[in-house]
Formats: sequence, structure tokens, C-alpha cells
Amino acid sequence: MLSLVLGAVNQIAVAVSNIIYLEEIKQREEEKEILLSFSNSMAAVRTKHDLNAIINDQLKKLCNIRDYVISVIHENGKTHGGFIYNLDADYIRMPEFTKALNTKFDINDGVFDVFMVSDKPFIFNIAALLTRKDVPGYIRFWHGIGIRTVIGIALTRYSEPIGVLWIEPEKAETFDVFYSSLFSGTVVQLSIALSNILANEKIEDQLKEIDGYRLKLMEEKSYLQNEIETDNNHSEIIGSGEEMAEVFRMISQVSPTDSTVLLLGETGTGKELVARAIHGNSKRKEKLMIKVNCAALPANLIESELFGHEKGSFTGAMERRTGKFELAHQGTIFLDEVGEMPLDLQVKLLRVLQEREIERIGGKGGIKVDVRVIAATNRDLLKEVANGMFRSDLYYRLNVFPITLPPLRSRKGDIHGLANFFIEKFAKKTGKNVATFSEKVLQDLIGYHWPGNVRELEHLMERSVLLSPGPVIKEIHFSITQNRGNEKKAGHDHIKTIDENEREHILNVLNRCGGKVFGPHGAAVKLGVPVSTLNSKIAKLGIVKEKVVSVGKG
Ligand SMILES: Nc1ncnc2c1ncn2[C@@H]1O[C@H](COP(=O)(O)OP(=O)(O)OP(=O)(O)O)[C@@H](O)[C@H]1O
Repeated sequence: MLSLVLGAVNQIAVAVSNIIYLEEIKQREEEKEILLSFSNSMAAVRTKHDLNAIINDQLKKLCNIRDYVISVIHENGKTHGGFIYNLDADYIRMPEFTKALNTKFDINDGVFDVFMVSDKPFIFNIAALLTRKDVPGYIRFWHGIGIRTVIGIALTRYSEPIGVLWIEPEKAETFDVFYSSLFSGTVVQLSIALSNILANEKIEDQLKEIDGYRLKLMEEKSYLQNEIETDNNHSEIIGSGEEMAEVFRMISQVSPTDSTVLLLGETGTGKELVARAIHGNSKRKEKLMIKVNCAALPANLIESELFGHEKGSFTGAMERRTGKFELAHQGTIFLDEVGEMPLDLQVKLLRVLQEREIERIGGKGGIKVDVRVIAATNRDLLKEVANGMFRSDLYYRLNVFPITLPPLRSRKGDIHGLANFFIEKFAKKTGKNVATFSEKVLQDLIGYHWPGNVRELEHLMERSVLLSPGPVIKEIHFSITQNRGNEKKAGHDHIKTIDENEREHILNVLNRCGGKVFGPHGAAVKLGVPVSTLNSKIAKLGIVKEKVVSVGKG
């Protein structure tokens, strides 16, 4: 009887163990299926967004996950930070979340460290962690949004940690699942997907960088073509006498340094020529000297011209644009007519000069630039500072090494050499056989007062070469300029009315304030009149807003 009972018990035991065995097989089969489907979905993952969707749709249900975040170790190998997070969570709109997301945490922050040496899941009691002194900010944030338990597991590539999957379990007691073979299987898949996403992002960044170089090269090319077309690249400076000798001495002195140079002098005295000479004699000569004419640009475009903009940063910004400062990287930037720069931009220029860093409009973060600055103006900058039209801090930044170019009327000894130089230049250019000029012409040239300086002489000689019937210029055709000069001498100058004068002055100040009438940088303050007075003057003098370079408010 006993043996019969024992036999039956044995059979039951065998049956039970068979059932358990079959159950296990069934469970493993199910796990395999789940893993297979998970791995199929994972294989299609290309972006953070794809991965986020799969975690939300599959992993969350599979492992009873309430919330999750994946942080990655940064390229420097020293810090980590949030990378993929639950896009459906409400807290992602909290400023604390943005702050934590943008922070680079030390990989040895006292919590993350464990994943550098172990690929096992770790359970953290958040409240207990908070009792530590230097608890990292993300733990504090989790506690703040009510998370009490977090499980972390390292995500690896070739056994090296690349990040951590942090999980808030649905129920604190359902930890077993995270130690199951199913979970470790999904973690392997997650690691592969994460590693692919990181590699893709790196490639995309590199492509963007290459695209940036391509754009920069294209812009450099078009800049150089423009330079060639405008015949701006010759650099012979003609000059003798005390004043020019001093200029040459200063050029040699300052060229090899990286000092900022301020070129002062009337229009047409050769400031740009000197800027080119300084660049051409500097160690930056293999790179570009980029010229910016601060007077020729509408105030609302100067910023983009100088610092560039990102695609879509404002209406009309169809493409990304490299600014002149970036183009001039390792070279020189020549800020011509710097005295005309609007006040709000002067602040930005000052910041660039101080920090040697620019920020594209709509860009994220600064870009370091190594640029030598040469600025030029025909204005009396100190007077402009006194009038509140030029920032004094910018003035002192620019006025490191001033070089003043003498007007042509104070160095008449150079007229002969310059005239010959221009005759040779234009004879060659036009193919005309003109070689010199008569004594009378020389006397005429010397007798003239040259308000347009060397540029005026250059234009005059060009015209004379063209009009000369023979190899010797016997007559000078300074019809317009001579008349102007003679009128001046004879006192027949047009005398402006008070209204004309006032109109010109208001227009000038409005332009320099970017069209603004109101506000601390507006024209009313600069002119020392109430806004209402200025507005009625604007109306009375017929100043049309469009005539003002910028489209400012007010
Ligand atoms: N000393 C010189 N020798 C030869 N050419 C000169 C000299 N000075 C000026 N020029 C020529 O005169 C023209 C005007 O010079 P430049 O443009 O350098 O003057 P600028 O002072 O920069 O004028 P602006 O203030 O109007 O911009 C240029 O074609 C330049 O090559």
C-alpha cells in the first residue's frame, strides 16, 4: 500500500516538475519572442525620437517602468548629462529640468561612479541620497518631482560604459524584473541603439562643420573676387617728407604685432592703403583682410554682416551666413568709417574686442575668433565721444595705436610723385601712350587745395590720361573739382540755410541712432530736445523715415 502511495507521489512530482519545466520553456519562448520583437524595433532606431517612442511603447509596459531617462558620458570622458528623456512627462517644461538637462555632471559625482565599474542594476533610495553633502543636482531634481526610488543600469559599448538608463519602477517592490535575463537582453539592445544614435549625431555634427567650412570658403571666394574686381589690392604707398616718414615708421613698428590700430585722417588720405600695408606686413598676411564699411550698411544689417546669422534667425535669413569677423579668423578685420557705427552695435563690437568671441544672430553660444582689428575714421572721435555719439570705452579700445594720415595739402611735395604714379597706372590700364605732364600742370596741381586728397588726385589723373591727346598732359581737366576749389576761394560757396543745416544734422543723428527717436540711445536724447520737439522738427523739415538708414521705432 505504502509503495503504491509512494509511486503515485513520485509520479505527481515528475508531472509537477514537467509542468514547471514546460512553463519555464514557455516563459523563455515568450521572452525570446518579446526580445525578438524589441530587437526588431531597435534595429530601426536612428534618432533619439525613435528610441524614446520604443521605450514608451514597449519597454515601459514590459518592465513596469513609470519613468526613465538616459544619460550619456560626454566626448571628454569626464562629464555626463541627460540625453534621452520621457517627452510625455509634464516636468520637462519646468525650468529646473532644463537646468539639470543643460548641466554637465562629473562622472565621479558620487552616484554615477558605480556604473563605471559595474554593469549590474543599482537601486537608489533618493531620500537617503539627499542626506549626503554633495549630492548631484539631478538627484535633487528627482526628489523634487516626487521620485523616491531609481534603478540605474550601465549602457555599454564593447564593455565600456557610454551611459546609464535610469528607471523609476511602477511599484517599488517590483525589482525582480530588472535582474531578469529579459531585462538584461533589452539593455544590450538599448546599448547598441544608443551607441548608433551617438555615432549618427557625431557624423551629423561633422557634416554640419564641413558644410560650415564649405560656406566659409564660398564666402571667402566671393569676397576675394569682389576685391579683385574693385582693384583694391595694390599696396604701393607713395610719400616722402617728415609726416609720411613718420607714417612709414609707425607702419613698420606696428605691423608685426597684433595691436589694434586706429587710422585717422581726412577722406582719401590713404587709410585703407595703410591698413592693407599693415596686414601685408604682418604674420597674418597669408589670411584675409576683411573690410567692413560701417557707413555703407543699413543699421539693421550691420550686425548680421559682422557676426553672421543662423538660418531662420529672422525673416529673410534663408541660409546661414558667416559674419565678417568669422571670415577674418586668423586674419585682419578692417572697420572702415568706424565712427559711423550705430551706438547699439558699438556695445556689441566692444564685447567682441574684449572677449574675442562673437555670437551669430540666432546662434547658441559664442564662437572664438582670432582677429586683428584695424579701424579707420575721418571723424574726430574724441568730439564724437563728447557728443555722446561714440562710446568712450570703445574709443579707448580702438585707440591703442593711432596713426594719423596727413592731408594732401599739407604734403604738396608728394603731388609730383603721386601724379606720375597715377599716370603710369592709368596709361598701362587704358593702353594710352601718356607718360608725363607739363610744368604748368604741376603748378596747377600744387596750387589746388585738395579737399578729396589723394583719391581726388587719382581720379583727376585718370581723367587727364583719358583726355590727353599726346604723351604729355598739358592741361588739367579738373572741371568739377577746380571749380569747386575756385568757388571756395572766391567765396561763392553755397551757403546753407539754418533749416538745411538743421535738417542735415537731425538726419545724421537719426541715422547714427539707428532711426530711433525715443529712449536712452534715441536721437532726442542725443540732440538734447524733448521727443515731441524732435518729432515736430522731423515733420516740419520733411524728414522722411525711409531716408533714415535703419527702420527703428519711434
Ligand atoms: N600715399 C598714397 N600712395 C598711393 N596711392 C594712394 C596714397 N594714398 C591714397 N592713395 C590712393 O587713393 C585712393 C584713396 O585711398 P584710401 O581709400 O586708402 O583712402 P581712405 O583714407 O581710406 O578714404 P576714405 O576715408 O574715404 O575711406 C586709393 O585708390 C588709394 O590707393
